[in-house]
Amino acid sequence: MTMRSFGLIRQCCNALVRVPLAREKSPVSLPISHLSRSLTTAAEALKITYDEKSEVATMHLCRKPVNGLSLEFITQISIALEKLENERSCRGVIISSGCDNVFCAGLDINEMLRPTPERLEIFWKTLQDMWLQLFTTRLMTVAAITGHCIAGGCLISSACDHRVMAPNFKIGLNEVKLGIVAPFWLVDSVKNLIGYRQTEWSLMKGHLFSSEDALRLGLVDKVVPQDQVVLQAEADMAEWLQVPDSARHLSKTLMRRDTVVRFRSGREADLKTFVNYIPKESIQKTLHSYVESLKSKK
Ligand SMILES: CCCCCCC/C=C/C(=O)SCCNC(=O)CCNC(=O)[C@H](O)C(C)(C)COP(=O)(O)OP(=O)(O)OC[C@H]1O[C@@H](n2cnc3c(N)ncnc32)[C@H](O)[C@@H]1OP(=O)(O)O
Repeated sequence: MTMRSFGLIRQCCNALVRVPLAREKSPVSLPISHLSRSLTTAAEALKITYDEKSEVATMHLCRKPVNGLSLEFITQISIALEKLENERSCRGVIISSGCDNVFCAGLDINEMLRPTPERLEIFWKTLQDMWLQLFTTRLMTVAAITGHCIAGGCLISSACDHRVMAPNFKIGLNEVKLGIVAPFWLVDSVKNLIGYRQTEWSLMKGHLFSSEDALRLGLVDKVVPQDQVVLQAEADMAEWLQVPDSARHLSKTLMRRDTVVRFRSGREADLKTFVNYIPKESIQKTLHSYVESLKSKK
């Protein structure tokens, strides 16, 4: 297999972090004191390899311990996606995880604890942009879900075109358990997969589906043993790439158009809701208790 690494990640090593507000807008700089905590350095958090023979890249999420989606990490993912989109030979991307038993535990909750208004706004805009990029990319996208896939993790997996999951893990939208509500565009992308009623009740309860239930409902497409997830994702990708790229992408665009139109017209209001809601004292208390409960379960 011919592998090539992309030299993508430089941003977070500098004293100032260049954070794009949106793909088409100029970046803004944040003071380093605003960086969130991480147990892996930015350079280690995202690894991209490219297999020239299959024309498929692998985006390996390695922000330990649980691939919490911090602003810097989301920015890295977004930059990587853009680079891959622009790499003409690249036809597909597999998103996998380097964290034991966790694909992605969702947003890094620290981003929402006592945030500055500036950072909170940039965080949400960057997340919106990253989701839109993934949801609409010309690349064929496959999520290799080797562990739990929760809330923001499900945002990544449900934006992909195909999902392979390991057994005995949890996947879904549990935001209500943190006293918050998933944004409409994330809800829509899950609803597109499992339908209205299953989305409604699971959203209201914060229910996480087992891998097996997720397969039955269509939230994932295959369940295979954990050590075969990536291999299966590669095999499925090869099968998908037998479909001509432009016809596949146009079909995806057609099917996802309503969700994208709704997103574009509602994204400003969604941003306002997020930045006004998160700093509320009652929400801060609930988020704080949730983080404490995660720590105390040990
Ligand atoms: C209008 C408002 C709109 C808001 C919309 C927001 C939309 C999206 C929201 C989200 O994504 S919120 C995040 C939701 N995620 C979760 O609830 C997952 C929480 N984590 C877990 O359930 C477990 O950690 C796990 C993923 C099942 C893994 O369990 P495991 O036993 O393997 O590890 P832990 O010991 O629990 O965790 C290790 C370490 O990591 C910390 N941590 C876990 N998840 C997060 C997280 N999402 N953000 C930040 N930190 C996280 C956990 O506290 C442990 O820390 P230490 O104790 O080691 O310091």
